[in-house]
Amino acid sequence: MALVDESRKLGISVTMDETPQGVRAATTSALLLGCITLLLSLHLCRWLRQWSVPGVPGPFPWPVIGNASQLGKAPHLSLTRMAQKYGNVFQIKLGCRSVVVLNGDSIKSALIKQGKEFAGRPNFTSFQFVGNGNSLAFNTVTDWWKLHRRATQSTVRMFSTGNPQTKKTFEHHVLCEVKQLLQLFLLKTKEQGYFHPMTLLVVSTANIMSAVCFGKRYSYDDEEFRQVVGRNDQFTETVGAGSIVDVMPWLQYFPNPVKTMFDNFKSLNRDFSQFIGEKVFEHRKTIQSSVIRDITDSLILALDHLRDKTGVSEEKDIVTSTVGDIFGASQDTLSTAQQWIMLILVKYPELQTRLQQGVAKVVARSQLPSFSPQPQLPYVMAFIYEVFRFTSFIPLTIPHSTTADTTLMGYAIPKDTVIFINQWSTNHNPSIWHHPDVFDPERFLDQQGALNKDMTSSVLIFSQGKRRCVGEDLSKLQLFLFTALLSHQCHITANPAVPPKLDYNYGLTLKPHTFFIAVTPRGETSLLDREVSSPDHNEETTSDSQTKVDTETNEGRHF
Ligand code: HEM
Repeated sequence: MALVDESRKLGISVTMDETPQGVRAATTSALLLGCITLLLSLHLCRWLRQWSVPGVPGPFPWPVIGNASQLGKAPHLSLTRMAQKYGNVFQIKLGCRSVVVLNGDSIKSALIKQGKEFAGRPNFTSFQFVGNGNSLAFNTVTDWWKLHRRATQSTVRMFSTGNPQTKKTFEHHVLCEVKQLLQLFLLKTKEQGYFHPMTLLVVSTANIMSAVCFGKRYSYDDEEFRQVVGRNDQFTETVGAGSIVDVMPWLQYFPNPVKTMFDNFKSLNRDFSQFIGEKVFEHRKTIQSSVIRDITDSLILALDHLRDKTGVSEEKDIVTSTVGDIFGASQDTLSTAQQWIMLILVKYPELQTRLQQGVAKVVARSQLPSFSPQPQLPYVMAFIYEVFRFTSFIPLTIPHSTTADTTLMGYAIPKDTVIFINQWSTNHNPSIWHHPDVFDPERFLDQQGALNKDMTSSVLIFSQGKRRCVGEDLSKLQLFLFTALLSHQCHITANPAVPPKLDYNYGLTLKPHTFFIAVTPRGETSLLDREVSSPDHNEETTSDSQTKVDTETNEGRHF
C-alpha cells in the first residue's frame, strides 16, 4: 500500500490487485519467475561447464559473447595482460568457443615437445572458404595433410634456397623487382613529393612470387592483378585469431557489419581461387614432366603423383589451393614486413644512417648488393630480426587446435580445443629481452659485432613445430636483399608535417596505418636502370628457373 501511495505521490502509475485471488496470482507469478531463473542459471552453469576447459584459469565469460569484448582493438596486448594475471596458460571464451591461450614458455612446450597434439586447426567458418576448403594452411592434420605439407615445403625450398643454383635464380627475381620498385619510389617522389608505399610494395612482392610460382610478372598498372593482390587487409582481418565470425558464426545469417565483411571475404577468396585456377589450367595444358618451369609445374607433378598413390578425391583441386597458399601467404606477409621496415627507417633516421654506412663499407658504389655479402652485413640482419621482434607483425599464429586429449604445464586439455599462440608475448617478455619496448637492433649482435644466434632464435614470428612457416628461409633472404638495396641506393624521409607513428590495424598480420614518405637517390642511380643478367642467360622470360625434378622425391636440379 505504502508503495502505491508513494507512487501516486510521485505520479508513477502502479496498479496492484489486492484481492485474495490477486495475491495467489502474484505468488504463482513469483514462483514461476523463480523457477525460470533457476532453470536459466542451471542451463548457464551447464553451458559454461560444457564449453570450458576444467581447471584452466581465466577471466569470467559473459553469456553469448564470452570474453570477446575484453579483447579490444589489439587482442595480443589484452591476452598478454591476461597472462600476467592468470599465467602462461589460460582460457577465454569467445562466443560459445573455449580457447586456451598459450604465452611465453608454454608455446615451446606445446609446439615442440607435444608438436603432434597441438598441430591441428579448428573447424572455423572462415577457414572453409580459403582455397575452396582445400587449403594446406587452414586445414587440420591428417595422413594426407602430412604428405601434402612435405611436398609443399620441398617445392618452396627447391625454388628459393634449396641449392646455390636455385638461390641464384631467386636472387635474380628479387633483384629485378626491387630495382624496379626503387625506380618507382624515386619517380613517385618526383611527381608527388610524399607518397604511401603500400600498393607498390604489394605489387612488387606479388611479382617476385608470381615469377617463382607462374614464371610471369605483371605491370604495376595491371588492374586485374592489383584487384587480386590488393585485398590483403580484408583477408587477414577475417582469419586472424579472435575473428568475430569464427566465434559467433550465427552473425553471418542476418544483415550486420560482420556479415558484410564476411561476404567480402568470401568474394575475395572466390576471385583469388579463380585467378590461381586459371594459371594452373594453363600450366596443365603445356606441362612437360622433364622440364619444370616454376612452382606450379612442380606442384602439379608432385601432388598429382601423391593423389594417385593415396587415392585422394579427384574433385579436390589441391594444386590450385596449394599454389594459392604459397602465393597468398608470401605476398601478404612480405609486403607487410617491408612496410614496417620503411616505417621504422623513417621513425629512427639514425638507424637508417647506420644501415647505409654498414652496407657502403661492404658493397662498393659500382656494384649492387646481392645475397653473397649477407654474412658480412650482420647489422642488416640484426635490424630485420628487431623489426620481427619489435613489431611482432604476426602477433598470434593462425589458430591451432588439439588433435588428442593432452596435458600442458599440468593442465588437462581435451581434444579439439581451440589454441591461440601469442607470439607477441614471447617477443616482449622482459625476462628474455632487455627493455623489450625499445627498438634496438644491437641486441642481436655479440661483442665482436657478429649475429648472436641465441638471440635471433629467441624471436618468434614464423611459429614453431609442425606448423612452422614453410617460407621462413625465403623470407629472410628476400628481406635482406630488399633492405640492403634500399640502404645502398636510397634515402627515405617522412613528411616533417606528419611525424611517423607506429599505429596499426589488427588482423592475422598487423598492418601499419597509412604513412607518407619521400625517397631520394644516394648518388648515381644508373645501376638501377641496368639489366640484371639472368643466371641462365635467358632474358626474355622469367622461366629461367627451369628445373629437372624427380617427382618421387620432389628433389630438383637446375640446368
Ligand atoms: C616474413 C614473412 C613471413 C612470416 C612472418 C610468416 C609467418 C607465418 C606464420 C606465423 C604461420 C602460421 C604458423 C602456425 O599456424 O603456427 C605461417 C604459415 C605458413 N606460411 Fe608463412 N610467413 C612468412 C612468409 C611466408 C612465405 C614467403 C611463404 C611461402 C613461400 C609462406 C607460406 C606459409 C604457409 C604455406 C603456411 C602454412 C603452414 C601450415 O599450416 O602448415 N609464408 N607463416
